[in-house]
Amino acid sequence: MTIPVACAVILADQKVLAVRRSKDMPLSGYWEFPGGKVEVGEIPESCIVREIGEELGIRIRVLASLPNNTHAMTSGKSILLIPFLAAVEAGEIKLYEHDQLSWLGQSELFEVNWAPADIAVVKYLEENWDDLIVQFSK
Ligand SMILES: Nc1nc2c([nH]c(=O)n2[C@@H]2O[C@H](COP(=O)(O)OP(=O)(O)OP(=O)(O)O)[C@@H](O)[C@H]2O)c(=O)[nH]1
Repeated sequence: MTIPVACAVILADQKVLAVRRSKDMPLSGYWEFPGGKVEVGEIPESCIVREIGEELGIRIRVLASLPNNTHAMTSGKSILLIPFLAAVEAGEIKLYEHDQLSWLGQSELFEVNWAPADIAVVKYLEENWDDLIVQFSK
């Protein structure tokens, strides 16, 4: 079974937002891009706007879609991670589900312990930083 999960690489001041999964979440202690499962009948773009509203209390604007990454979990399930580059449109970030946040620049990307499915996305960001983060920050 493959579970589609949309996540947001939220950028501000040439940094990206990482959040840490809290004690009562599966994969607790791992860092991830905020987001969640795409519901039946929902498109990933709507899912990510909804999830970020629920998890961080902000409205985001989707800027671009990034390459998807399929990751096999030990349970036999696979996660299809669907990342979007996004900017904050309105509101102040508040953590409703996660217990920590960190804004990471290019050289800080690997300072946190990423959920395994996110590593390919983080590598893609690192390799394409100037084309993505610097360009979209202008
Ligand atoms: N949101 C998010 N989930 C990720 C990422 N990487 C990753 O492996 N996952 C996994 O994908 C699944 C998404 O679950 P979630 O708990 O965030 O989604 P949700 O809000 O829809 O959960 P729910 O089932 O409680 O409604 C989890 O198994 C989570 O560990 C990521 O970068 N962002």
